[in-house]
Amino acid sequence: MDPHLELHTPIPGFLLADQRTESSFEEIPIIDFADVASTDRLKRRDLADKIRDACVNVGFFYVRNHSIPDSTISASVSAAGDFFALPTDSKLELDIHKSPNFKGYTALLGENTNPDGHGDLHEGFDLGWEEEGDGPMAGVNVWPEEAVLPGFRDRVLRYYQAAVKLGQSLFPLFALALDLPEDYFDDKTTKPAAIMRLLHYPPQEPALDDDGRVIGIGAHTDYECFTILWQDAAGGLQVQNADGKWIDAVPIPGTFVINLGDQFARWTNDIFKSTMHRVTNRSGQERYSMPLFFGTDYDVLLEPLPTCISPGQTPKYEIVTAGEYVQSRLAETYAHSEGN
Ligand SMILES: O=C(O)CCC(=O)C(=O)O
Ligand SMILES: [Fe+2]
Repeated sequence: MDPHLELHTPIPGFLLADQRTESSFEEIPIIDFADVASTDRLKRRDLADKIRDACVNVGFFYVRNHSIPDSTISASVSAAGDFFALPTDSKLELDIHKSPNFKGYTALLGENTNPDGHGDLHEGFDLGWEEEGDGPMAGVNVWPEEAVLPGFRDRVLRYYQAAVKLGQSLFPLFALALDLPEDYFDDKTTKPAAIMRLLHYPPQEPALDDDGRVIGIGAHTDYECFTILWQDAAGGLQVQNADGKWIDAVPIPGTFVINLGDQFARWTNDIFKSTMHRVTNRSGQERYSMPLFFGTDYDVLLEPLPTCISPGQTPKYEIVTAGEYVQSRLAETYAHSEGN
């Protein structure tokens, strides 16, 4: 067998950690996904190596040649535009605070992602997998009346389903990148938590200062395993490198931005980076984005993966389930505005 294809020995925590360079990134890598479904294992291995490099050193990468048609994306973006153009009262009928499971509308300044901030200058609409159940985050979505926004639900759900499929195709690559069997995450992602947001950032004019008190979305890390983000051409997303410098994640047409979240950082004992990021919309135009936060099944324990910890090494984080972790982070995020 080609040694390149072999899995590493069972204690490769050191090996994975060795992949890290001490240099701080200045650029976000672009990875071509043309080979994502290739039957040639060498090609997938090559793709996984690039992903590993991005995950260990940056925590962010762009995906080019993904499989989601432009028409599916633009239909969802225009649905988002239609929704945010509704009168505030109609949007507030779907207020996220009325929802037991964090679904629906968040008004401008209704969130404060960075506790040091003074509210986020974006409004949002949250949805998730439409399935009945009794898990901690189960429940149906809330939607505007079909007569008010014809086709909204269909357009948004079509994009959501396509993005979930892209997310599912990533887990085998993350497994390879972590020196685990490709199917390692299969039984941990049978009902993956996948929360999507439509986001609208009005332009900040005049440009607010750089102290980050009121910006589009305050500096934060994401909660889940990874995020698949579509952003429009307005720009304004920035990613913090290890020296504390903010690097622009400039919009690149035809790509998605993928970034790792805290579940993966916990699961890999910080070998995969959950990188701080923020948005300030100084473009003078409306900005729209659609992040989809991809987690594992809610009952999965976030204990260090076998290749990410050496015998005797203490995990950096308290071990909780993925569901408990995400729910506590969501509760913190919305607590400040509850009852408003
Ligand atoms: O709008 C963006 O580009 C990023 C949004 C984001 O970071 C988030 O919702 O967690
Ligand atoms: Fe984020």
